Amino acid sequence: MFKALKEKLGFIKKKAESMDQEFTTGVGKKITEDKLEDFLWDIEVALMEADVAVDVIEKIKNDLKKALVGKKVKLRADVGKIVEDTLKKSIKEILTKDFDFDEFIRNAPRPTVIMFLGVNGTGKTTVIAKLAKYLKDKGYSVVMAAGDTFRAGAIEQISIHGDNLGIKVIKHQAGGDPAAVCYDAIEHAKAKHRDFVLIDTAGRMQTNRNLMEEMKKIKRVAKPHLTIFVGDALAGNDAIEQAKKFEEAVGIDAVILNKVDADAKGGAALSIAYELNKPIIFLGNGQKYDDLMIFDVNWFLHRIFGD
Ligand SMILES: Nc1nc2c(ncn2[C@@H]2O[C@H](COP(=O)(O)OP(=O)(O)OP(=O)(O)O)[C@@H](O)[C@H]2O)c(=O)[nH]1
Repeated sequence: MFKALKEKLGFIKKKAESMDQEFTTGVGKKITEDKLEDFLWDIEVALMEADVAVDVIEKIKNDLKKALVGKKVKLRADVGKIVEDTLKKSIKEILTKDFDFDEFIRNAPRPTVIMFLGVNGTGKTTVIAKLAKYLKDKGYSVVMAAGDTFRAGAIEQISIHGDNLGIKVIKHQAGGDPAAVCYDAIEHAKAKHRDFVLIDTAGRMQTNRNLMEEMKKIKRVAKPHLTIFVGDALAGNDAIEQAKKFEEAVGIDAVILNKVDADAKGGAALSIAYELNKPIIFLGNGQKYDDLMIFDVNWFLHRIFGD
């Protein structure tokens, strides 16, 4: 998980430690901007190789420039320490958002409606099943709405998850109106006093305008309390472009980054959080129902800095 990002950050730190003399032409001298140029270029290449988006790299480079230029180097390895602390601070800033999912589920009105968006194959349906189990394990009652009526297989897939987990799935026939499915699911939840309605949606390519119209209609009808974009960590910058399209057309409150178990690069988490300015609330890390982790910034920092 996040292997390349960890390696590249380690590389940047080592490079900084080995170069503090070069930056300054001597202990006690100030670091100048022109001396940093090659180092910043190395950082850019390293982070790009870890799938970090260009805007994020710019922010990190600017933060490093601010922290380093004009600094007097007193000891060897000072620069390494400043660079590591600055990297940690930048990354923490990018990922820290004021949203606590567990607090949300405790306090939201019932039935709480959560809508899931994302293109085909990112793992939306699997994530919904995992989250349904997460909620059920906490003692909440859950209904799932088979809102992907476009793909017949999707209705069957969510029904199988429902059977496995003992959770009611509200469904219509393939080709039906997804907004009507959601309406029925919410009415069912109200009548039976269920706590949560989780809405699956279709994911044909985001450039398909009808898909966005369909999502808007579901949103109008279901009035979700939370709209979650499910992104595939393996999709790299494509995941960001997809998320932006959904954000523009429908609006997103939070992100679940999926398939991080298969993501050797790791930049996607940073890129998606920065570009969308939305909280990442969970990571999907496998195909089993329990392979869902609450996203914790300090855990992530520990993971990528290895301390
Ligand atoms: N490695 C890995 N694979 C996953 C994870 N989550 C889902 N998958 C797999 O990804 C594939 C797609 O998952 P689905 O849940 O069908 O994706 P979807 O976005 O609902 O796709 P559509 O139903 O086509 O819209 C399946 O083979 C899942 O088993 C994960 O966290 N890690």
